Amino acid sequence: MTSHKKGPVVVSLNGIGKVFENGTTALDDFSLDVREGEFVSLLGPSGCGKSSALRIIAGLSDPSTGTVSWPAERSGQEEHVLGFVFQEPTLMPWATVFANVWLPLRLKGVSRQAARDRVMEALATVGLADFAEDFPRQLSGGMKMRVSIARALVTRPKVLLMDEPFAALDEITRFKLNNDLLHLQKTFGWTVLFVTHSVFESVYLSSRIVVMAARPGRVIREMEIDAPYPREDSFRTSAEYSQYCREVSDALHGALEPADAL
Ligand SMILES: Nc1ncnc2c1ncn2[C@@H]1O[C@H](COP(=O)(O)OP(=O)(O)OP(=O)(O)O)[C@@H](O)[C@H]1O
Repeated sequence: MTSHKKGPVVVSLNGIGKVFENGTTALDDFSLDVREGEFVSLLGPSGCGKSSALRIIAGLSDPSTGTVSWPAERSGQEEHVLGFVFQEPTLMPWATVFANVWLPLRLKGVSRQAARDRVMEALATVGLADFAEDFPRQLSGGMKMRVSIARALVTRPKVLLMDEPFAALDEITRFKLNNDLLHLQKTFGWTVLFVTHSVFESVYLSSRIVVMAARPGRVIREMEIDAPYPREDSFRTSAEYSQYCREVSDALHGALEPADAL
């Protein structure tokens, strides 16, 4: 039995295949329903199609076969608003923190003045309200990633797609941002789809982990992480956490081929 409440399906992937022009099959028959409020991680070795799946959900890439549907939108309830956070913060170095976070609104034609409250709100959300007039070069790696998250938040998304957002950060910063992310998810009721290589990170954050294998990219196992939220640092040192990490690690190693271990 799971303690996590099951909401309605937000996005549904049905039989997704992705074959690139050079013949590489990035995804084969990938199906996944993500429900409102879930924190789902895609976990797998390099090349198993995690980024391809996220890009297809975001509409940045078309599937070769299969469909992506947004049931609530189809029933006319609401438009899905997506936020996308990449591994690199990809900030404009010549622009201030404020201008970087304003960008998505600016692209929609919202003036600096009209955007001001929302940009400052997004910066306050990630703890950077005092850094609005700084430039990216003046910030640490963790702060740059916070700016990148604020830029995704400024459009007030319901669904957040995150592609290894913390992979380049040191462990302490990563743990801190993991906690902040869970706190923000709870506050705003986001649905999160998160790509990671890390068993430990996926268990800490997720309500469900989708374990993938490569060549061709496919789902080999889905696991519910049935530990209650809020999760805090004490969860990291609990027996329950170690047990989940072991199970997920075993599933992942079952997915590795000899070539992945090189
Ligand atoms: N534009 C492209 N053209 C050709 N092949 C591609 C392209 N993009 C990705 N691939 C290939 O598709 C497969 C899946 O790539 P993808 O980036 O989705 O995997 P991933 O699991 O996110 O990997 P990583 O963890 O290393 O980022 C890989 O074999 C990759 O080399």
